[in-house]
Amino acid sequence: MGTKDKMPEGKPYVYDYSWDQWQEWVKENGESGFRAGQIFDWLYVKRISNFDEMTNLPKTLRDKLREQFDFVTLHEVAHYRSKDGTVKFLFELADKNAIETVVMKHNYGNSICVTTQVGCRIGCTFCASTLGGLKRNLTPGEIIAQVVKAQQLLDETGERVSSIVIMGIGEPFENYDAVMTFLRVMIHPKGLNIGQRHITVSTSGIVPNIYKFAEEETQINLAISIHAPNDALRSKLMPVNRRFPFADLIEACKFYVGKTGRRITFEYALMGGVNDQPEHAEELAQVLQSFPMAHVNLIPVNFVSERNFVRTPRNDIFTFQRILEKNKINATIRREQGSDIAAACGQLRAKHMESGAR
Ligand SMILES: C[S@@+](CC[C@H](N)C(=O)[O-])C[C@H]1O[C@@H](n2cnc3c(N)ncnc32)[C@H](O)[C@@H]1O
Ligand code: SF4
Repeated sequence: MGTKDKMPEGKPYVYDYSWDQWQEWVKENGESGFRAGQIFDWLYVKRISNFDEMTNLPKTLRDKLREQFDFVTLHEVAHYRSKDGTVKFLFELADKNAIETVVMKHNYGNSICVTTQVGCRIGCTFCASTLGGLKRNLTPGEIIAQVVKAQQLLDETGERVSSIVIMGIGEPFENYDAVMTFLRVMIHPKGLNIGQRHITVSTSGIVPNIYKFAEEETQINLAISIHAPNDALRSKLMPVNRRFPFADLIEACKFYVGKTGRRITFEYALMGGVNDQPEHAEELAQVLQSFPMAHVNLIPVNFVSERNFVRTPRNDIFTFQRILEKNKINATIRREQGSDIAAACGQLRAKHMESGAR
């Protein structure tokens, strides 16, 4: 099952398996089918953290589980709480690699931003997540554990994780199978049962997997980190554009919209004097004319000390937005959350690595 090989060592995690994989596992191990449902219930409804708590399973079955699986240990190195209620966690995995998870409070509920890889190999010039390159993919269980952990913390106050964004460290479409297993568990009625329309996966534009995702028949939202209105500028900001050129990306997006009937969110981080001029807005509006339902999310670039991009002045952000709207492109300016706790993705891990950690 394609994920064991990515484990630092030995056993898979209990969260690595989807509903279907648990059904198979109980069959292969000579157990009745309903045991799979009981295991899922302990993991995702009762959210226990060791095998002994699975009290309605026979001891022989618990021993079998213990022999073959581990629980994910997310060791909390630090957490930072922002004035607006955002909490950013720095977790250490079993192999000491560090990842970030963010829980944001909105008036409609709690949203969680998850990490999918230890680092990233895409190399976007404005992003802190890619500074040390890619160490390894996360397993599905390591992604799931971030949500379960957040939900365990929210359980204390009777709250729920109501939405998920895959916008933490890493490129989800470069760890596609693990991300799909993660998503299947999140939306499963007997799993965490999170509404599909409340989940967003964001990609820098791994074109073949945009086509693949379009065929998955889910209601999960897709966001594309576009950040430039043309091929030349995008290649400067995002080296992935040389692998999958702008025109191919736009083609893939059109296919996705045609196939799914769903709208795409285009993320556009505004970098002072780089991609934030009125002519960039006009050009972007032209490119997006063929997406009648397109939505542009304008993000004031987060400061990253290793990068020298500066923020677009407030008035220029509004001008950019007005130009898009004049061209009938729906555009919002992203509310900044947790900016006082270095919420820009990858910054905490980057600082942690500077101190000699992984
Ligand atoms: C960290 S990425 C993870 C998901 C995926 N790799 C991607 O690029 O879409 C999530 C979003 O954060 C944006 N981002 C990265 N660095 C940023 C920065 N310094 N300021 C603002 N947004 C940033 C990315 O472009 C992307 O839209
Ligand atoms: S923006 Fe996304 S794809 Fe680009 S380096 Fe950061 S995490 Fe990787």
